[in-house]
Amino acid sequence: MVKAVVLGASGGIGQPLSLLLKASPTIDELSLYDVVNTPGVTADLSHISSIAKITGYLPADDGLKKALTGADVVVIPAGIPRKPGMTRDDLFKINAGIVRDLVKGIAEHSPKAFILVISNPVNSTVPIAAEVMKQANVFDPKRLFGVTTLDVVRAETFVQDITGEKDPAKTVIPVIGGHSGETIVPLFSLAKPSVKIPQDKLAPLIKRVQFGGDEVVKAKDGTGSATLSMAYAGFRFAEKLIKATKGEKGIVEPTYVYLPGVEGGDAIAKETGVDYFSVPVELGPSGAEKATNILGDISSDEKQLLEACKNGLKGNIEKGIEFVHNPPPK
Ligand SMILES: NC(=O)c1ccc[n+]([C@@H]2O[C@H](COP(=O)([O-])OP(=O)(O)OC[C@H]3O[C@@H](n4cnc5c(N)ncnc54)[C@H](O)[C@@H]3O)[C@@H](O)[C@H]2O)c1
Ligand SMILES: O=C(O)C[C@H](O)C(=O)O
Repeated sequence: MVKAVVLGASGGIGQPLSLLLKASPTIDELSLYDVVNTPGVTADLSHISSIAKITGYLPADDGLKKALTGADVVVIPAGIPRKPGMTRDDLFKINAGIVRDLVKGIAEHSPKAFILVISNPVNSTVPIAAEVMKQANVFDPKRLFGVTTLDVVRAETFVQDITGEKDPAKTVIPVIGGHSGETIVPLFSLAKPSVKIPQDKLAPLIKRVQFGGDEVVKAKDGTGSATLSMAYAGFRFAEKLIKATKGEKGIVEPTYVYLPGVEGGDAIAKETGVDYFSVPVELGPSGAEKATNILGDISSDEKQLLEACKNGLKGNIEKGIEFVHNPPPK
């Protein structure tokens, strides 16, 4: 039996993500939570003739507790999205507190659940989640994931313009680092099967993956950021994790984890100088079972990208940790 929970289920990501989860045969029970509109979203999805039994809650009457009790997987897309001209870090002021409070609920009501953080800025919200779980003495680094799958999905899609490959998802491209601008490091040199990218097309391609989010924010013109592609990406990661926890072997996905708590992660943390980093992680019954160190295999150009990434990430991580220990006055 697998119970999945979506926190922020009525939003732009939350609704299509909940739809995909409701339709997935890997899920037996789905619980939706949001501060608004969950009754309507739940009633609508409840008419779909799939396996998952669905419930939905608002904050009243212990809604968060009811949604989380018995959860195996909790996905968090709660929080505000960007508008043109904003960075993901500009969302910190509001989203940091939202993620902190929701994770406090997880620590209390479903401390063993796998936690998948989508809310931005992911580079900081994942350290926030970790610190909250640590304070409650229930932190298991193998069970906490920053969802960076959209960067992988974009790399697969955008490279197709160059390779002409019919099915973009057949090309596996590791994307490492964090989830914002220059902290996103796509490694086209390690694509499998290998891809031939003309030198003049490589830099624009990398930039497009790093700033793909801006493209959508601009096109949506003040009404939000990526929601549908994110729901696809979030579902893809959640479903792979669920399959791995059910015993399927060989599932490896890039995800932003607390490296010192994952096998193989210490060496990567030493090499990068940061404790939180997205790398291809082998998923299994206990969650993040092994971090793969591919840093030794990357090209010299990619090493330069990595330097910019590390510098950006450090500040984002520290900001998240600091927020939990010294919260700003209300
Ligand atoms: N990780 C990624 O790759 C990625 C991709 C796209 C968007 N995002 C981020 O995901 C977040 C959500 O984006 P969106 O477009 O769905 O926004 P949205 O505004 O459409 O939806 C957010 C939802 O969160 C709900 N919410 C707010 N506070 C809450 C709380 N305390 N408890 C429960 N629910 C709460 C809102 O009511 C709303 O329904 C943003 O922070 C965005 O930047 C991340
Ligand atoms: O760009 C954003 O703000 C949303 C998301 O992080 C994305 O990459 O699309």
